[in-house]
Amino acid sequence: MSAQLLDGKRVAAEIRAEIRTRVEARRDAGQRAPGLAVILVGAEPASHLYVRNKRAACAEVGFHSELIELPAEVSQTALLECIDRLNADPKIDGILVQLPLPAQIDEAAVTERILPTKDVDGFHPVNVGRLVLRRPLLRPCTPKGIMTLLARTGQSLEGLDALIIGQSNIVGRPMALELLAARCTITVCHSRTRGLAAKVRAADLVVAALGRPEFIQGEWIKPGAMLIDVGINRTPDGRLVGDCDFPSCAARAAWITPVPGGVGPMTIASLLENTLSAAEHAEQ
Ligand SMILES: NC(=O)C1=CN([C@@H]2O[C@H](COP(=O)(O)OP(=O)(O)OC[C@H]3O[C@@H](n4cnc5c(N)ncnc54)[C@H](OP(=O)(O)O)[C@@H]3O)[C@@H](O)[C@H]2O)C=CC1
Ligand SMILES: Nc1nc(=O)c2c([nH]1)NC[C@@H]1CN(c3ccc(C(=O)N[C@@H](CCC(=O)O)C(=O)O)cc3)C=[N+]21
Repeated sequence: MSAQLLDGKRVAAEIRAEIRTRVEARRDAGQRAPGLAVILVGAEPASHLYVRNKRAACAEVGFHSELIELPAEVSQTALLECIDRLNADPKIDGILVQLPLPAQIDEAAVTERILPTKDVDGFHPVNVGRLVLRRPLLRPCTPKGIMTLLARTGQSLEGLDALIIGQSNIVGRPMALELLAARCTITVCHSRTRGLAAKVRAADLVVAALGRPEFIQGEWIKPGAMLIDVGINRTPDGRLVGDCDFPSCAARAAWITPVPGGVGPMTIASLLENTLSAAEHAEQ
């Protein structure tokens, strides 16, 4: 392996320590702890795991946290009422509804019901629009965490040819906006893209967020490129792998994120940052 590891686990721990210090300073100044509410609909095991990680992170930094578990058959009306209650609750600064949601629920309606100032996922149209206009309020957590990690390399991103694989609302699209704001030249690929390998070969920075286990091959990577692997895939034998074939990619890239221990912990660190910033905003 010649690549340097972008250690999300370590950087996320540093961010949590900084947040903890700020929460303690708030407490010493007589201010309440920031509060995060997570709504979990149904009982998908993967969702439970992420939610457990989020709650552990909240406890570590001294946040108030609430988990609202609703049955898979919950009606949209009941879910919206739950959001209304949290919108009005002064102990709660951030609301996160774990995605995906069951088929009877309209995801857009749920996202739009959360107050933009409590939308710590950054998915509300107001927050998306503000990101487009480069006046962000709350930025989507996964791309924000990736930007924090990239900043730690000390390398300038200006002028790089950046390739984003995936165009989802939660990862690919906001990632493209972040990298555009950083003055990369961006290309966004998806399932209908032709000649993906050739596009990867030309890129200085690749963000893989397609959700296909070990899909990106080392021979596609431009020597010296930066490689960010967002994918979280469970193999039939129970291993956790990303969207990149790690050994062959690490042999060519200059920087690479591991899975686990790369982007995932940074997503949660950004969620905590957003919740703290929502709390600070609430007091102004
Ligand atoms: N580490 C973290 O913090 C997080 C990790 N994830 C992980 O990241 C991955 C992506 O998540 P998410 O964005 O929600 O996924 P989605 O399934 O919503 O989006 C996948 C995107 O990849 C595109 N795609 C699928 N197959 C190919 C292909 N063969 N070639 C090119 N593009 C393709 C799709 O194209 P099209 O639009 O045409 O369908 C789509 O745009 C998953 O593994 C997920 O578990 C997600 C969120 C956070
Ligand atoms: N409203 C909403 N917001 C989200 O941010 C959101 C969501 N819904 N739905 C699901 C995806 C996925 N996601 C992850 C967060 C942390 C890890 C994480 O911490 N991963 C660890 C490993 C965890 C493990 O062992 O499985 C790591 O990569 O090291 C992974 C994935 C947030 N998502």
